Amino acid sequence: MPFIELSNVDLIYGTASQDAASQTLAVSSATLAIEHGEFLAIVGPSGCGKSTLLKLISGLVQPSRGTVTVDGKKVVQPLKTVGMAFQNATLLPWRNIRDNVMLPLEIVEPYRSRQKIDRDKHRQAADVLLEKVGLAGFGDRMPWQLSGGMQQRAQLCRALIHEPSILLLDEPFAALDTFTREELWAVLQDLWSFRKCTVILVTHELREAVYLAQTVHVMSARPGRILKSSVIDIPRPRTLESTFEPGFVDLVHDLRHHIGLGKQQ
Ligand SMILES: Nc1ncnc2c1ncn2[C@@H]1O[C@H](COP(=O)(O)OP(=O)(O)OP(=O)(O)O)[C@@H](O)[C@H]1O
Repeated sequence: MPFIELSNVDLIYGTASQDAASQTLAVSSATLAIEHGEFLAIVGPSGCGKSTLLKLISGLVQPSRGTVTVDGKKVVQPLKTVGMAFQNATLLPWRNIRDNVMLPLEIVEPYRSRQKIDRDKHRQAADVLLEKVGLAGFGDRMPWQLSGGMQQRAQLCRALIHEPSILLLDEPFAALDTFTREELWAVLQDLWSFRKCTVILVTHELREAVYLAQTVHVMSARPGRILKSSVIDIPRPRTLESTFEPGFVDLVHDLRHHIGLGKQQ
């Protein structure tokens, strides 16, 4: 049985009491099977329902039709086993980087009840992650003392500190310049091979999707359906050099072609 499964999922925003014109069918008949530890990317035109798919998997919204299951259980409320990172790092400006990373441990059980007893252990776990993303020695700095790329690295640590089984990434690098963004692809690839959680990445950057994912799913224009799923069999670890190889470029072109087809439908 897949770890995460979406079966014929529709999501309509707006309440049933509203007239049809005020409702939005964001996702239509989405069917997806995701294995434990898989890294997948979701691409598609703007507004096609990519973020909505993440909200459905995390339990932030419930399907209007069909079912979402995680680890064999139907998702009926927000899951605690999820870590999330978005386009803006949203670090708390009054906390240093280490304390920002440790924030989920103050909220999510069983860490929350043990935070006083395990304080040193939690600090150590935060420092291990910070080192992993190239921020060793920056734990005591304040967010404003770090560049945008460094803040995004810290955000990835915060998303992983409570050892979630699912990491949801919604355009996490979109606000960064190309060079910083490409550096962070390598950081994320390393983090994934270190933690082996299931990662779902929403991105507009097709090179990013092909560099990072094992499978890339293309969604159609709204209402979003899964149009095509491409297995990316480029060997790992992938490097920036891989992105210039003909096989890589062909995969990117093929994805772009299918997004174009999806827009026309
Ligand atoms: N809370 C909401 N209430 C009503 N409509 C919404 C809500 N959230 C999203 N939508 C609509 O649902 C559709 C899908 O939105 P979603 O954010 O999932 O798309 P997306 O593919 O992630 O977009 P983008 O690529 O631009 O970030 C859009 O038409 C959007 O306007």
